[in-house]
Amino acid sequence: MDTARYIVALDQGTTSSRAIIFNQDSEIVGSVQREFSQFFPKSGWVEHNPMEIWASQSASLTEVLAKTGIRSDQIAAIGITNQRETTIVWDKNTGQPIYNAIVWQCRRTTKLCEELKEQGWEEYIQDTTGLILDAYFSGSKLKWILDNVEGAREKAEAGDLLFGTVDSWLVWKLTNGRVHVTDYTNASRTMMFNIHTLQWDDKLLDMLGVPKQMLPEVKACSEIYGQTNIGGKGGTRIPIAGIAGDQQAALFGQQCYRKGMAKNTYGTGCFLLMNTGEVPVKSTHGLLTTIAFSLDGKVNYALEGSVFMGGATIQWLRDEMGLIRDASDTQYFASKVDDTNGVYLVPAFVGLGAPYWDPYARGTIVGLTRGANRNHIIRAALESIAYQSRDLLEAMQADAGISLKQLRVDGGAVANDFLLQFQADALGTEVVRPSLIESTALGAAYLAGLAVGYWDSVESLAESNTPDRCFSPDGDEAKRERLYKGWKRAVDCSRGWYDKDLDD
Ligand SMILES: Nc1ncnc2c1ncn2[C@@H]1O[C@H](COP(=O)(O)OP(=O)(O)O)[C@@H](O)[C@H]1O
Ligand SMILES: O=P(O)(O)OC[C@H](O)CO
Repeated sequence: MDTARYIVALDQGTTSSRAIIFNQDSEIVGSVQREFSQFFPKSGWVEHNPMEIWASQSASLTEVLAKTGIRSDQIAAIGITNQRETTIVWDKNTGQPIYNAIVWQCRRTTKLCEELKEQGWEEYIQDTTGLILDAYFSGSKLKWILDNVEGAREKAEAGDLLFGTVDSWLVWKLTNGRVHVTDYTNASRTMMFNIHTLQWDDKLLDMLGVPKQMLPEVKACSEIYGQTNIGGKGGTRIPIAGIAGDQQAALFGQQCYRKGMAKNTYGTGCFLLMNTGEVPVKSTHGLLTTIAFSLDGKVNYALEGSVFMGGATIQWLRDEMGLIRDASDTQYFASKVDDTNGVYLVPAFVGLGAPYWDPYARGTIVGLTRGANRNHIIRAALESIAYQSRDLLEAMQADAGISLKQLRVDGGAVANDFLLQFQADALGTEVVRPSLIESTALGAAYLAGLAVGYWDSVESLAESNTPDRCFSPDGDEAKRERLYKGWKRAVDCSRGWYDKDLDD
């Protein structure tokens, strides 16, 4: 009988739920992915059904065990990583969500955030939470639910409702309603958490009208939070032993344990994170200060640049425009032309995140001439992902006062060689793709494995994820700067487009 033991990572992303099994050599031995529905009830609104999130996640877990033939008693621990900020409120008595999950991309609270800015909350929020006052984060989404779902506030005050980001929701479901927790990285994205004192911030809770009793207990990223019972009563109990937001988990999975190390993840959005060590660095260039991970009683911080539309731009080409059948087709079409023929696409579909933070920007295609064709637009979409990442890197280098020699990348879209070569050219920096691009899941697995002694220490994990390919820049600096200048002009065209008076 096979007595080998494994770690399972549950990676609950914006577009799919995955369950991935790792062995002690950090290799994937099985993986299952399930997509789930996206709801766009109004312009700029994005929702998920929390029950569908749970169903897709638990089904992927059951399926990966069945597919690999690995028994539940061979699983040493489960690590959870998740799309961050997405806000869920549920009734603790019935276990039913009272509203759909309001997704991180959702802009419904833009106007509320503008009002809070007018009331002078911006500085306090940045100093306390490390965040920009924006609809991206959970705080204003939670307030929206309490203000707009009938009876919600009364129930919350009576102690009947619980709030959680997706990690909390999954742990609560996995433990059958016994454990209501989150971790420091997810808490640091709520706009309600003081990243210096590591406590929920009473002043912000008061301002948002959030009863503290609905908030989860905040824990480190690597410890046993509870047990899940696979196979029902009398089944195997597996410890849930790691939690981190997906971007922080990717930083950990890319083994950026030391100050100054950075990675960029190309999934639905793009997220560039740099480990700044045990000291939080305040950004003056539109980046976020956030918790990178907490381990062995210590907290590491990161600077983060968040772009809302990365790979999702490619989904738009496929689903709304019908220009491609599969995301991977973009590499073929983009390579059929030498350049974009002067076309730029700014994917500000839900406004612009870092470093612009313009909720009123909207998607824009500029530079069209009679010769512009489908290939140019597809190429411009891929290039937009790289330009947005350059915007982030420039801000990061200015904030941290360093010049990055190499960028580690991961996420679904880095399968695209054209994108990574163009990224290297646009940055003038080496771009390194690891052999295992599921860094997010790997990070969650590491956190869980460290908590149960499956792996001894961070040092024992060092450099287990070796490079697959290194993309070197073409060295044509004049071209790089000319193209980037065009991008900046295109961004200017996209800004401030949405008519504020039409906002709800
Ligand atoms: N070959 C490819 N070229 C460009 N984009 C891709 C490619 N493959 C996948 N993508 C994009 O990557 C995203 C999926 O990456 P993933 O890391 O799974 O995202 P998430 O965790 O946000 O759900 C999708 O938005 C998809 O359009
Ligand atoms: O689902 P992803 O991988 O695009 O990540 C979403 C981020 O966590 C949002 O902040």
